[in-house]
Amino acid sequence: MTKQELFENIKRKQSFLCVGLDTDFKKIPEHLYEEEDPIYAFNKAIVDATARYCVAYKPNTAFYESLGTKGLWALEKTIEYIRTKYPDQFIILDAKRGDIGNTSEMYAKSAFEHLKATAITVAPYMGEDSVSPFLNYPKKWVILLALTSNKGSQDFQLVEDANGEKLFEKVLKKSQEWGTDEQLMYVVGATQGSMFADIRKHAPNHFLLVPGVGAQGGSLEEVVKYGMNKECGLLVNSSRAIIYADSSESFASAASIEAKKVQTEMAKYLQAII
Ligand SMILES: O=C(O)c1cc(=O)[nH]c(=O)n1[C@@H]1O[C@H](COP(=O)(O)O)[C@@H](O)[C@H]1O
Repeated sequence: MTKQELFENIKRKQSFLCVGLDTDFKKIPEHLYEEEDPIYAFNKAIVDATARYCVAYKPNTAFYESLGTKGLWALEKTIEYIRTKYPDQFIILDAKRGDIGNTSEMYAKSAFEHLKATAITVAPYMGEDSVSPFLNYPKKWVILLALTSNKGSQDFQLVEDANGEKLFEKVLKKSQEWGTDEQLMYVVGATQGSMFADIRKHAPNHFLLVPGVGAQGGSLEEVVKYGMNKECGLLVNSSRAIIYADSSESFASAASIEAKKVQTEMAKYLQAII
């Protein structure tokens, strides 16, 4: 998907919501255990209930890998279902990959050729040759970790060098030598508040993937205030607060209500730019 296509979808749906498919077998409603593939059945119902309110889905691979081959099969089927039934959705494989070049090539092949995701999250720590294999796919995206939502983001990402430059700022600057804003996005946690203004100093035009609203308590209003640009430039993810809104047989309609709530707030913010 191109950046322009993504922005068109955001305008048409009045939403920049990404629904996180962090599907935990222990948290899905018990009645689904009777299904042949409970994880897939859960995801399918969540996707059907939320697709009209979001522009992206983000399955986090950890939840699927933890179940072995059954989980991986559910992940493949989920991505295939979204691709065929909702082809306008931007599908982010949240795998946080990155390794020496020939290994990254295999990770890229798995994400883009086999699973056919639109984007993958990548850790920048191993540098250019660990990231560039993911950038060889037209219309596919690399989402580099810049300033994450967790407490540990202070351990390395906020550390300053002798000139007062923080590590996440170096990541933003250096990585722009590797790819354009048509193929690179950055992860910035919603919990980082006014730090979005610093991010925008270094990456004014890039899309940002913003996890951390909902269960982690980040503020959508602050993210928009400091992070939105003229093409929106934001994909805001919420996982648990939407997909586990209810654990009864009405789980899907509860997820739909939660997604709609976030979308309604987003539509209000989008008025400023469209
Ligand atoms: O890369 C990510 O998506 C990510 C980066 C980050 O800084 N913080 C973060 O929470 N995430 C992911 O975003 C999702 C957040 O889920 P909820 O807290 O349930 O909305 C999880 O899949 C996390 O792995």
